[in-house]
Amino acid sequence: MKVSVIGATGYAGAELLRILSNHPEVEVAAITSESHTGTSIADLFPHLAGFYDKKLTSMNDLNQFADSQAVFIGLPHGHAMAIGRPLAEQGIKVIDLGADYRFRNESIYEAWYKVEHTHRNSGAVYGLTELYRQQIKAASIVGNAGCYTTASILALAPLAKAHLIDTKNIVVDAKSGVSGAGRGLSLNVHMAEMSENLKAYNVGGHRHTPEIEQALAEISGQESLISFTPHLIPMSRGILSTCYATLQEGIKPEDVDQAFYEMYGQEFFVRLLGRGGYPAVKNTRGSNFCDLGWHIDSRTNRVIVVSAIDNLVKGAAGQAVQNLNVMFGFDEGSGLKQVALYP
Ligand SMILES: NC(=O)C1=CN([C@@H]2O[C@H](COP(=O)(O)OP(=O)(O)OC[C@H]3O[C@@H](n4cnc5c(N)ncnc54)[C@H](OP(=O)(O)O)[C@@H]3O)[C@@H](O)[C@H]2O)C=CC1
Ligand SMILES: CC(=O)N[C@@H](CCC(=O)OP(=O)(O)O)C(=O)O
Repeated sequence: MKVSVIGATGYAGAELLRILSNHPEVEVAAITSESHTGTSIADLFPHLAGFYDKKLTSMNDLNQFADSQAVFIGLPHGHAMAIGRPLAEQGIKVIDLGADYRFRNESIYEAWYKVEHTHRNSGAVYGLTELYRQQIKAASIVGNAGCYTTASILALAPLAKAHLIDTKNIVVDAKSGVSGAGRGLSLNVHMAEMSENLKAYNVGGHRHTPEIEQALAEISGQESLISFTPHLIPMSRGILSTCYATLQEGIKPEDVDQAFYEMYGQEFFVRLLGRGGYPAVKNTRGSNFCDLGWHIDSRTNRVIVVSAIDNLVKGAAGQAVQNLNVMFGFDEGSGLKQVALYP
């Protein structure tokens, strides 16, 4: 089956190419870039040499996608809708790695992203595989879940679903490697700014807040309100998300354990380190795994869940391929069953 990658020169696009090089069912057709059209992808990304000798093309030539059954879009938010619509109208399945298709209510997207939504009522399905698998099977457009959001929603979903926590009083403290900010240059990610540093940003207003709230509200059937604080940490990949929630009256530690094992006991890509477990980003680096460990603080009656993923794999390109596998009926782990890079 042929697939194409729009925005192949970004970190997420290049990671898709790395993963797809190992996918037994997929051949990569077009790969696009607007600023490097005509350049060989292996010249831009030497780590892909020997696997791809393709030249980058402009995404504006829609004919080049005609023989692709699916197209991945790895563009900054606000740019996927204009190309997503004509692709979907041609019957091509779309998996957008950005935020344009993540919200059921486009007005929430517009309020948080300050961008007009030009492809309303597209029928897009939220692409967090473990929670939306049945809908993803039948989807024409998937709005792949975000990176911080994947780590945080997977951590909190079992508790929300089993009604063990107050969904209006959740705190998420998350740290990301700098590849989460994309390949573009910015002062924030300069070596001298970032080395031996750790800093919070967008406190009280990060755009992943409504995405986490949307998923938790859908899963619990109750309103969800979270305080989400992201941090930049000097590593290239990885997210560690520490999530705090207040337990409802009378909930026992065993109830919490049961909620996690019920939801993820059969999931290959969610590894349960159990009560007292300590996930670490090094154990997920380069892999599609999300590792979860939970702790009960009986003094405060809080449950604290720690979650680790690789932002570029389970948080972006890996989950996008997992969703492709679900949409096309391939083994869900096709192309994805790599052990993490350790140490
Ligand atoms: N990095 C991460 O950890 C994650 C990223 N994502 C999402 O994936 C998407 C891509 O992110 P990432 O790869 O990090 O970003 P990068 O900044 O690394 O890459 C952006 C890509 O978009 C292209 N691009 C940039 N501006 C435009 C434009 N105005 N018109 C058309 N193409 C443009 C660039 O291509 P060129 O300049 O060559 O034309 C490049 O291929 C984003 O929506 C991001 O939110 C999701 C989860 C995690
Ligand atoms: C470290 C960093 O800057 N991270 C990005 C989020 C990563 C990303 O690209 O966002 P999506 O997952 O929504 O696509 C940010 O804070 O905006």
